[in-house]
Amino acid sequence: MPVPEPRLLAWPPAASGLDAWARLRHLAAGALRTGRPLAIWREPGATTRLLVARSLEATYTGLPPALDDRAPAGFAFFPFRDSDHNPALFLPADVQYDVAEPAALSISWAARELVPNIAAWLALPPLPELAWHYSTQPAPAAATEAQYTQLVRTGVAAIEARAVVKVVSSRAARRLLPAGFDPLAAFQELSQRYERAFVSLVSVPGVGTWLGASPEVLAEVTAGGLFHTMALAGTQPLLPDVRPQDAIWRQKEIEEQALVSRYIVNCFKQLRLREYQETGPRTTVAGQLLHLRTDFEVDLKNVPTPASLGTDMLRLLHPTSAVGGMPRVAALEFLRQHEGYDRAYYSGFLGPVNVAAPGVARLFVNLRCLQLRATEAILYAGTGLTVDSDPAREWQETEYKMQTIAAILH
Ligand SMILES: C=C(O[C@@H]1C=C(C(=O)O)C=C[C@H]1O)C(=O)O
Repeated sequence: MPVPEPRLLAWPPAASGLDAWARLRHLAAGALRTGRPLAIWREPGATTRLLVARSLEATYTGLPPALDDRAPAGFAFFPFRDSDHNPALFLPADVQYDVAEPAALSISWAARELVPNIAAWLALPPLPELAWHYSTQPAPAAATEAQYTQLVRTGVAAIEARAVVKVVSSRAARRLLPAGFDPLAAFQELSQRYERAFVSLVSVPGVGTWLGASPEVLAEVTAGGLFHTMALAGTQPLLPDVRPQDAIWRQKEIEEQALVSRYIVNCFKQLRLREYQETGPRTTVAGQLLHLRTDFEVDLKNVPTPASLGTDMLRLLHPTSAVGGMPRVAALEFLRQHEGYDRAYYSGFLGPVNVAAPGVARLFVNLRCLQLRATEAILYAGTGLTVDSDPAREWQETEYKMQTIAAILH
């Protein structure tokens, strides 16, 4: 059955003096005040969009999203591990707004009964403060350098004992929020600082508010009928006098990244897919860091089941060995036993599905992110371990990674 067209809702006269960003703020305020989930994001090379879900209940899916042109339109917000504490969410695209087209809002058929309600919040005077949703879970334990060193040593020992080939250990850190911190202004600053990142701000009642600038595509289906994913791993700081293409990589990083590529190729093999294009590894810039990256592209015209490839790949890929490890099950079990905190939505994935157009999806790994609490931010970062890992370097690498997002806490 065809999905009925969304309807357009004009802004009330009270909003006529608001510019495109003030309208976005006004919409966010209304969604937050009425207890609704929202997502604001800026894809690389695109404009900022906002989506509001009609209700919290409508966002609980329990499943990874389907990536095909007939699947519902919305924003996926998926945890590292699906659990009662960190449920898999999909925010249906009930109210949509694009700062590049500030004249109108688009309201989905499923939310048509809300139109009078939405029209009423739009007519209210703009609020100075936004009431962001906070998680009801306790804040995660923040590892000290000594504790993280121990985790890295345990990881290296597990690799030496051949329990795992690679494992990506991570940690959380807590920072007090600066006075007057404004997540929407921080979102705008991130968008300006990191043009090539996927910048996002997601707020869901009970689940919390997450802000991030991710460099890593998990699964993408383009308007031109291509499936794309990438193997991103290996990290070094971007130095002022070195061009990225001149960066030198140690064997440790080359191997670490090759394992992620191999993991992706194995996913293709499981789907009996042989025709794909592999480009790289090449050095890529992410904020103040360099990574090694290989891109994989599949032309959906050459695939026997093009409609399900994106969905099938997504289910095989997450969590990739760039955030979990290899073999997957053993690495995840290692992390469950030793990591000592709840990653929640860090190293999960997020992004729009069928929002720009039917059949177009862009999902990113939730990295370089923070979770917002009433008075503090929780930062997250991880590092891929191999036999050659040195705890002090791995700690330093998590510091660098956290700096990408910590840069806006001023
Ligand atoms: C785990 C993170 O990053 C991942 C791990 C990397 C590495 O081990 O070098 C590099 C890029 C990401 O795939 C993170 O940013 O927290």
